[in-house]
Amino acid sequence: MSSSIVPSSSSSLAALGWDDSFAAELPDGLLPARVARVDRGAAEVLSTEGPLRAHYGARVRREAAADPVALPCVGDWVGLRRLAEGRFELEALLPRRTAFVRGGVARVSRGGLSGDSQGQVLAANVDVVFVAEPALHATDTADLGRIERLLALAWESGAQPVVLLTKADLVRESLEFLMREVASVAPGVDAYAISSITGEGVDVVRGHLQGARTAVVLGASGAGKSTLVNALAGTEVMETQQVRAGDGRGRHTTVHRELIVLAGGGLVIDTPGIRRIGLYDMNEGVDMVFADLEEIAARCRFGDCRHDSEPGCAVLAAIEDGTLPERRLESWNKLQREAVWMASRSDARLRKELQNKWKIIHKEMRKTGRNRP
Ligand SMILES: Nc1nc2c(ncn2[C@@H]2O[C@H](COP(=O)(O)OP(=O)(O)OP(=O)(O)O)[C@@H](O)[C@H]2O)c(=O)[nH]1
Ligand SMILES: [Zn+2]
Repeated sequence: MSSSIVPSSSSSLAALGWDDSFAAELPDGLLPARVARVDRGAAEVLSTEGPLRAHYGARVRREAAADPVALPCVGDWVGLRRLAEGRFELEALLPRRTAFVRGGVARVSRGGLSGDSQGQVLAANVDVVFVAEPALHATDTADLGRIERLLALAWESGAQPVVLLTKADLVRESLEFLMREVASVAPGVDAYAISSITGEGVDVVRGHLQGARTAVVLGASGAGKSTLVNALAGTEVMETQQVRAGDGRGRHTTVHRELIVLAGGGLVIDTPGIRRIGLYDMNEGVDMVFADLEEIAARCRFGDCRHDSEPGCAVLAAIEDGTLPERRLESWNKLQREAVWMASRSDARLRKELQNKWKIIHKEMRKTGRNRP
């Protein structure tokens, strides 16, 4: 760790998730800080000196121009250089432990990020991914297919997934049945029924954040993500979400912090990008993310071209002439295989269990004529 850090500050850094292995990556003379929010060319960070605003240094700008994955994002640990007049420059981006990447199948390897260089990192250094799916929503019980898709995204990030069946207060007898179903699609993954309204299970969630772990909550709109984060945060944190960010010239702006430090320990990353992850399903996601490749593929001679060895394949031609990185086609193939596999799994299970499920839903709905989520 840099010698500029006074010992009494290390505890507050630890509360942000800082540890020895991050410290080992920090270049000498730089101040460690964690990115709470980014905007064009600068980051709001949390450090032992409180919230700061730091502009990207030349090296960070150069590397990000070559590969957008090298752009700082919320959750990143960075090294700051102190400039004159109390200003700070973001000089080093420390290797990421985990990363949520949009626009490619990027995996985290021991040496940091590897994989698709076209990606955009949505969140970094997430330890726990809470996959939130309501026990009961307006027209149906928990969507097991969605849980599977979100689990796939969680595993992809490198973080540890935990399934939360939210709004458990809305179901009674069928809870046990639902939890068995959830367990069947989430082998080896902890799964809990929780209610942010009654508080049931919220302590278990809190337990997963001990040791200043960083979490994201994935789930569809209305899954209860905000309510859960508020329950975890308590009232105090609503104030601390407002960062007083100074740019060193006496101008101050109040910004919404996307890295939330919870009063009871642990952190939650909540950004619009992370929220949207739960919205589209995997097939749509593949199309959206590979729009450029689809455009090229539209020029293939055969409509059902597999871009393997077909004559007149525009995709292979684009790889040949260097306009399309080969890695991008590999990622595309991989994601399509995953999507097909998941769809087939969901369909098979759905056919088998739909009948049983609807029996239970109807029974439940007759019984509970109360508030719908
Ligand atoms: N009964 C019950 N309702 C809940 C619970 N948690 C959340 N809700 C309700 O569900 C609705 C949606 O909750 P939110 O927390 O806003 O959901 P969200 O996932 O943040 O939704 P987006 O902001 O659209 O992504 C709200 O009306 C909540 O009051 C719960 O544990 N039990
Ligand atoms: Zn082709």
